[in-house]
Amino acid sequence: MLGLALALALVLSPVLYLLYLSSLIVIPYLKSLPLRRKLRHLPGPPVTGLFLLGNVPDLVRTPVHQCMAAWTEQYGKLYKVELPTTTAVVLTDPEAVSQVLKVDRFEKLTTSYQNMEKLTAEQQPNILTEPLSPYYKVVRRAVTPAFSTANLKRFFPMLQDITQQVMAGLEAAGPSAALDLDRVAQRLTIDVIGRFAFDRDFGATADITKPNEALQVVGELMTALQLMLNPLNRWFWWRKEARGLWHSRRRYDALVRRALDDLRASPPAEHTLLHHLMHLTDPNTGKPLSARRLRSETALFWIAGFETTAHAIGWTLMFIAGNPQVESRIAAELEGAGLLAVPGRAAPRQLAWGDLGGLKYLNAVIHESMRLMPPASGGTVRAVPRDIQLAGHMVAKGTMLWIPFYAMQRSERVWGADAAQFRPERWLAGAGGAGVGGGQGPAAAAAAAAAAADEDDIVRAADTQSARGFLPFSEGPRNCVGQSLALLELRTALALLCGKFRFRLADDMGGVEGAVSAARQHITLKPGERGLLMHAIPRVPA
Ligand code: HEM
Repeated sequence: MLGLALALALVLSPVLYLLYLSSLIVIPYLKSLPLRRKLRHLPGPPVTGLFLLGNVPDLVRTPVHQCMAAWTEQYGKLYKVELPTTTAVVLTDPEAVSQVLKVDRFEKLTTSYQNMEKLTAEQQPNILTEPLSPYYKVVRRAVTPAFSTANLKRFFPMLQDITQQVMAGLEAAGPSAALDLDRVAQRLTIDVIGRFAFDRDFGATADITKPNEALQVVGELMTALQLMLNPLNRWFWWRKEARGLWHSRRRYDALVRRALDDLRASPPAEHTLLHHLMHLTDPNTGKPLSARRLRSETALFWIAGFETTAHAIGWTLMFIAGNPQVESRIAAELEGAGLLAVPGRAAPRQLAWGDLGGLKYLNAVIHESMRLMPPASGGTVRAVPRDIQLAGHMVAKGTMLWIPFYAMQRSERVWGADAAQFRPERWLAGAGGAGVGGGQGPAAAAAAAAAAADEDDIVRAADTQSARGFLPFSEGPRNCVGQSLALLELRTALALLCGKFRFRLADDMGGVEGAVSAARQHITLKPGERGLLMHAIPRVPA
């Protein structure tokens, strides 16, 4: 009898499991039919394969970001993409996007962020994934001072020290070594998060050739997060990839716990993010954040600030390395400010906070790089709160609204015929960018830089540009809370690195085109398998 029951269970359980899996697709598909009917009038790519999969096969065949960019050119400001569970409406009209993002009514579609929650140790909502609740607002308000100019100024010397360690590593490697500069930048951003969030040294930049635990664990987690997007890896739990997911989550969980346990012994310094998180009052309990919530928020910040910023540094170095005229103009600007290593002055003067705003051309280069290769390339996803007219079309309540930053920031409709070209001049007043760099004496340049010191003109410029469709940090109440830190890292690292080295892409990278076409949207827009191989050539040989 028992044998018969076991045999029946063995036969039935795979069948039941398969039925369960099909219900995960079929039931949401059936539920979505009324909405699909309401959006039928919109243009969009045809579904050519199995109707249940919608346009997913196209998005798998071509890298997602490239596919969306091509559709945006073909179908215009607003079009639909069929997904297995719903019809997504893609919006790339800058004015309409700005209107949507600036108001609270278009909430983040939290279902799209669930994978992010699952990997942040405690499987709890966090500042990125939580809707606009009282809890969210308290956390956002509490961490905002950590990203203020005053706090970043306090952090600036630590950031310079971390960058100096990276530079020592590059110098030790020598000009003949082809190094993955994206990976090197990841070491920098891991150590920045260590210092900024916990006031701890994770040691990733101490020796850029040695394995580093934090780098490895957080990197693995990002890969796991990407694998999790493929439902087969979640549903078929016996697959190697699925097991890898849980393994890397456990390792990440242990890392976060250890970092927080250390802090119990010696409380975090006032400049740290953790200091701000530990002193807030959770509106749900009237008490400080529970240990679970604290782990969840910490884990999220670590993920949010690491790869994004590292890729932004990596892509910018790639554009500089691949465009000699851009490199010379940056060198001229740095020389004018006394920040370039030249024969007879192998160690340029120390970079000051006041220099950062004055390096207009370098800042334009960073802007242009983030336009063409935005780390958050997939953009953001919102829920339409009521039937509404958007970019000339009626969009029904409950629709998933997808705003893909890569596609919008490369659209010829928005940026003109040269949209695909790397042209930093487009960010400078008077298209030629006259007045930048060469010709100015170091003292005059330093004075100009000092004048710009407290005015974060780049953040402001990014704000005003959003109307034209430049949104690397998103916009409105759910924009990137860490953008001021990210921009500080970019400007500091690039000013110091370019002051000391010339960068050249390794011969077999296929130039800028080769590196760009190998990019993949894996949560963030990351380089292909081989990374961004470059030579760092000291301006003044040792
Ligand atoms: C170049 C680097 C960065 C880029 C391009 C970037 C981009 C973004 C974008 C586009 C969003 C909005 C996401 C959405 O709507 O789904 C976002 C949110 C966020 N980012 Fe960043 N980010 C960067 C660096 C950082 C850093 C350094 C931190 C902190 C250490 C950070 C922390 C966050 C957090 C906590 C959120 C959620 C904010 C909220 O919903 O209130 N980011 N980021």
